[in-house]
Amino acid sequence: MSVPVVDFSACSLARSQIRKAEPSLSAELRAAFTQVGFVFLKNTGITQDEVDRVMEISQRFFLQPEEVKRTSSRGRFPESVNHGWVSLELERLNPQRPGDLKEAYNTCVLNPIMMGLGPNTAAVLGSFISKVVLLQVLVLSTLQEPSSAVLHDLQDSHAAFFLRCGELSQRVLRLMAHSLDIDPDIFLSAHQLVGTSGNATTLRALYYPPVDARTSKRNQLRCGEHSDYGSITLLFQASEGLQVRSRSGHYLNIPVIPEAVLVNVGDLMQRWTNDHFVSSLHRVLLPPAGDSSTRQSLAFFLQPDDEAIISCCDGSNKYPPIKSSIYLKLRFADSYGYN
Ligand SMILES: O=C(O)CCC(=O)C(=O)O
Ligand SMILES: [Fe+2]
Repeated sequence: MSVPVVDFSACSLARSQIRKAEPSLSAELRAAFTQVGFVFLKNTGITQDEVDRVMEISQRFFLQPEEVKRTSSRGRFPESVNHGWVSLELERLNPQRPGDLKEAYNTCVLNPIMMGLGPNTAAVLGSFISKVVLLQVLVLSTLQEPSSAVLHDLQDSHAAFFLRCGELSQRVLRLMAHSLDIDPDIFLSAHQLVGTSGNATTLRALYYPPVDARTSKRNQLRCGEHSDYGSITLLFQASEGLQVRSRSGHYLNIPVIPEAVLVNVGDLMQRWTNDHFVSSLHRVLLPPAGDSSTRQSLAFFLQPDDEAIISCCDGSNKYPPIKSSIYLKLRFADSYGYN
């Protein structure tokens, strides 16, 4: 078993007009999401150049001294407690293991104007993409004043990339609904506030520093076994290291395919689809002893609006309805060790 590679050209962001239904693409997504939970999409319209630029500025941020990064720690931004820098070993995505050997920078809320836009924010979000200059001003005014030029550049590039990922995920969500032969807007209509304080969608830059095997803790990993919490995740990797658990229980090494976006199903989406789409466990192991390489990735965690009630889309009652924000809080409590 491997992660399927699917050509997304028919719905690429390079096309402003797309057909409502793309039966073969829907069928391929359905097969991937029901069997593996992961798919590589190529020709999405998000270019390698775009990804490389965000990786590069993120790396500049992570290579700063710890005391500089600490000024923009997660929890210090009143608009979203999840926004900001996450230090080494703070999170443990597998609560049975020691803290993950990774750092992260989360971007959650984009700007105050969008917050006031109401129910059509998702549509407006797309129209913002060309307005990067406006966005730069807004990002700076919303969040804490950046303490350095690096943080300023990071926030700008994250905001622009967040919008691109938001647009791509809308197209994927519509196809996912189509593939299940249900109301094509069922998922989309629960994602209208992406980029605002009413929605926890997060773009996260991840940095895995060199590992000294002699000082790492027993059973410690770069990123412990977990499944993602929300609707879908878009993942961009700079190098290999990710493993995904297959149905048979074996971990598959995931390659890096330039220009391709790795998309996976999150736990809320599995619940929403009554286990039709599967949210698979994945992890990042430590590098082999003596290998001092670093690793970087960018993950866009798409989350339903905070107030959205997620109930099985086939009308069954296998899982009781749950509010998206409550579900997310429970999961954060696990990975930050509040339980
Ligand atoms: O770094 C990676 O490739 C995976 C990270 C991940 O799975 C996560 O943060 O949820
Ligand atoms: Fe993950």
